[in-house]
Amino acid sequence: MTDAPAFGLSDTDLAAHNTVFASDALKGRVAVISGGGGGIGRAIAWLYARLGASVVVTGRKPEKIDPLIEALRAAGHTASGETLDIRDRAQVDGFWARQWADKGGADILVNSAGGQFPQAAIDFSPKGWNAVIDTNLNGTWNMMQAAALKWREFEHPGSIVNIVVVTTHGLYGVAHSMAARAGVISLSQSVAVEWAPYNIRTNCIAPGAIETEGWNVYSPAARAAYPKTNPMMRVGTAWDIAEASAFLSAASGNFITGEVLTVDGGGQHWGETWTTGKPDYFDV
Ligand SMILES: CCCCC/C=C/C(=O)SCCNC(=O)CCNC(=O)[C@H](O)C(C)(C)COP(=O)(O)OP(=O)(O)OC[C@H]1O[C@@H](n2cnc3c(N)ncnc32)[C@H](O)[C@@H]1OP(=O)(O)O
Ligand SMILES: NC(=O)C1=CN([C@@H]2O[C@H](COP(=O)(O)OP(=O)(O)OC[C@H]3O[C@@H](n4cnc5c(N)ncnc54)[C@H](OP(=O)(O)O)[C@@H]3O)[C@@H](O)[C@H]2O)C=CC1
Repeated sequence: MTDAPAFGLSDTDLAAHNTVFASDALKGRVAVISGGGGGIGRAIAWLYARLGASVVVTGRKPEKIDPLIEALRAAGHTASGETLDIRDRAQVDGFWARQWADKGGADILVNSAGGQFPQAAIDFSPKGWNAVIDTNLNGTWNMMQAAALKWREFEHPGSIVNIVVVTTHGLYGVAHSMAARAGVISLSQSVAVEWAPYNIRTNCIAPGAIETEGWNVYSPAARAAYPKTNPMMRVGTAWDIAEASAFLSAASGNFITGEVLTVDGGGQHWGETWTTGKPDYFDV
């Protein structure tokens, strides 16, 4: 069991956390969760499995995925894992081909794979910029299009949830990621229309500060400021995002597409967030 992470909820927490959803809300559905070994993806995997879904967890590092699959199965859930780099289109296509040829297809895709490093934009190297754009924009698109092609081919309905970032106000120090996530939001809104005839829904969730192991890339000073990035004056949990995602993936979301559900404690209406620490210039 991947217990006691430095930040966020453990498998033990996620196996028992209260949920507002009925235990059969996702019964019989197959859900693919990219980045499912990370903090938010893992919470989504646990919640969806507990609601009756068969979950397929993907990510680059087997050491993050394997213990999760073991823990889910030990709790009586149906789960499998695959190593998959979302930036590699051939890998992505191969994964979706196998999923439909041998593993019963899929009903739901949640794209939780993503991330960035904090750095002043003026100092981005071409390689660093490309790594973040390739992961968050191209990688998400690879998964979206590959899933949709299968849903169209098999005339099967599908639902996509993309985990992005709040882009309606400043999140400074991660401009590369903001550019990529704004792209994903716009893309999701466009294909929500184009793919409606195929019965494919596409939505985004924009989390605020959610305590997960992904926070390791931020300095203690930056992390200490995160509770003050919203008027509720606290950070959220991966479970908050998992329940929002279940709302969009389950029948509760049947008439929702092209939406961005912001789960940030009101942070988008509040102020500014610096992932690199606030420069003295702005401290007036
Ligand atoms: C109020 C809200 C606050 C919170 C906001 C958001 C929070 C989160 O999103 S937390 C959870 C997200 N999780 C992560 O961000 C995970 C950590 N990040 C990454 O894994 C990477 O940043 C990645 C997403 C870009 C991964 O790509 P990958 O290609 O695997 O990355 P490399 O490590 O090989 O680096 C490639 C290239 O990128 C530049 N670079 C990477 N890290 C840094 C850094 N810390 N500082 C400066 N530049 C960096 C660099 O150019 C790397 O190339 P090399 O120099 O040759 O290594
Ligand atoms: N936590 C927060 O405060 C916030 C998070 N978000 C976003 O939510 C999403 C999930 O974040 P969170 O769970 O906190 O972060 P984590 O870092 O815990 O999880 C992200 C996961 O993405 C996977 N991943 C990264 N790159 C790739 C890739 N190329 N191919 C496949 N998988 C990849 C990683 O797995 P592996 O290393 O195995 O590849 C990792 O487990 C991210 O997009 C994040 O930026 C947005 C706003 C706030």
